[in-house]
Amino acid sequence: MKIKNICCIGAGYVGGPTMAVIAQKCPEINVTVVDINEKRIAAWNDKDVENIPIYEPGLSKVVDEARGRNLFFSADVDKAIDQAEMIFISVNTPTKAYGMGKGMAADLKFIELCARQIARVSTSDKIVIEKSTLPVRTAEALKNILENTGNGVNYQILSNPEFLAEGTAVEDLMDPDRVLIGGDIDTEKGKEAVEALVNVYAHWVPKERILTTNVWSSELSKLTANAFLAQRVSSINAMSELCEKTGADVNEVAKAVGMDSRIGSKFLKSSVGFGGSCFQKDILNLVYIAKSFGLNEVADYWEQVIIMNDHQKRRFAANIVRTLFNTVAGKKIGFLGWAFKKDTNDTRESAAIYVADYLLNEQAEIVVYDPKVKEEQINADLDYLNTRSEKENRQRIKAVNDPYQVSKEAHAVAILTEWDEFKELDRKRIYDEMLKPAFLFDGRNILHQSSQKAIGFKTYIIGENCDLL
Ligand SMILES: NC(=O)c1ccc[n+]([C@@H]2O[C@H](COP(=O)([O-])OP(=O)(O)OC[C@H]3O[C@@H](n4cnc5c(N)ncnc54)[C@H](O)[C@@H]3O)[C@@H](O)[C@H]2O)c1
Ligand SMILES: O=c1ccn([C@@H]2O[C@H](COP(=O)(O)OP(=O)(O)O[C@H]3O[C@H](CO)[C@@H](O)[C@H](O)[C@H]3O)[C@@H](O)[C@H]2O)c(=O)[nH]1
Repeated sequence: MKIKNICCIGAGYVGGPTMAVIAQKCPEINVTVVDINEKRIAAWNDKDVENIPIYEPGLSKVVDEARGRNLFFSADVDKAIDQAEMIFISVNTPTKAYGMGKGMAADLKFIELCARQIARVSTSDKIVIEKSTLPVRTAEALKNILENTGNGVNYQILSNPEFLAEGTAVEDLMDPDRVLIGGDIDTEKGKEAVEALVNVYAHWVPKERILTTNVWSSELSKLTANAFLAQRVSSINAMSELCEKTGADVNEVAKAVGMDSRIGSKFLKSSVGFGGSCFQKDILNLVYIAKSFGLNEVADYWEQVIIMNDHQKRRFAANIVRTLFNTVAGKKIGFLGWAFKKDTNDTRESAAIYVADYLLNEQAEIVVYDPKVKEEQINADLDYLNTRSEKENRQRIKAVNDPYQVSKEAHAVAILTEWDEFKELDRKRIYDEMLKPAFLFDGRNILHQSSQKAIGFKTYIIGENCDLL
């Protein structure tokens, strides 16, 4: 089957970059990305390609090449669905904030709305692809909705989870470790649909890296991959606390452990805690699924990854308070970084939000510099927690455009995101502008204890033994 028109529902961090790369690599296919958020669509269509709503290294170049040629962004969802032979569903699947499964299960209301819209609008056969991360067996529910419309349209449902990481999305999409496609490989129609999607990716991904499985394996593999990755971060973070007590250095431990080829060196960087829209949400979802099958030990095992992560964020914040003579009330604390990792403007579940919330409870005054995050977003992140009034949040936290403003008369500076530019800052200048003793808290392990000491800082680096503890 030759695909001529692709529609993607959801123009977010996944839908936007993924479709831009498909369009760039498959010039003969028209790719239309649709969203109900008209403001987001307008930003994707902004004349100045640097204003697209998502910051990812290399993305504006890809969009610039394909946009208007075979890549389109539109708010006319019905039209794009009707015209496409292949529809990706790439909408958000946040943790449920109400009702049964509140705080754990994935909220599938956006997915269901998409399925109902596809069922209502379609007049020709469609391949419907789960691009969003979904609980195992969601395809069954989609099938039920789509196949009960009685309008004679045939649907094939595939699972094609996305493994890109933010900050390296374009790189990951261009050169993925693997592309996973789950489909109904026991039927002719199912095989045809899988083949059609394989052919799209085969434009640039070597065939041996395109893995086909049954739908349930594909759905569950995505949750499993994220659980394993997050588990590594929690594992090294657990060791970071032990390192601080014993004189071991977490970087050295990570290196020594990672050189074992069975363990591998990636994802062993100790930090103030993992953030991002996926890890916590997907593990909670996994825990919920395990519990719903009565697998309590399995659920408890994975939940520990989240418990450890919450502990890591909290202990970083508590350590700041303890070190600053047990009070930060009225004290200026400078934050370098707010995004959940470098090279992205995404702040969802960023550790910085929780550290700030803790310090604001202690009545600190926080000043933030992040090269890609605006004050508006910082305010929205804190307001969302609902810990205090919006007015109080506005009074106590400010964003600045110059990293050196963060240190001006600050009692402490904390590094919350590992932006490369933070490594290049003039530390002597920062030190000179701070109140003394000048405390520096490195939550990303990017500094070296000895060189900070030489300047005069009192430094805490996560996972390193230091005189502040
Ligand atoms: N962000 C990542 O790095 C990443 C990576 C892999 C997988 N995922 C998964 O991909 C999915 C999407 O994540 P995201 O980060 O792109 O989310 P996002 O919030 O950035 O984007 C989702 C978009 O879907 C739109 N939307 C919701 N319902 C809609 C509807 N009925 N019709 C049209 N548009 C609708 C929203 O307006 C929003 O713009 C999630 O399931 C996530 O877990 C995310
Ligand atoms: O050694 C490490 C690696 C990561 N992190 C932190 O972990 C979080 C997540 O980082 P990363 O996984 O690089 O970014 P995401 O964009 O959240 O990507 C994850 O989540 C996506 C959404 O499901 C998946 O597609 C990706 O494969 C998976 O890596 C960030 O806060 C990082 O700072 C660490 O603290 N130490």
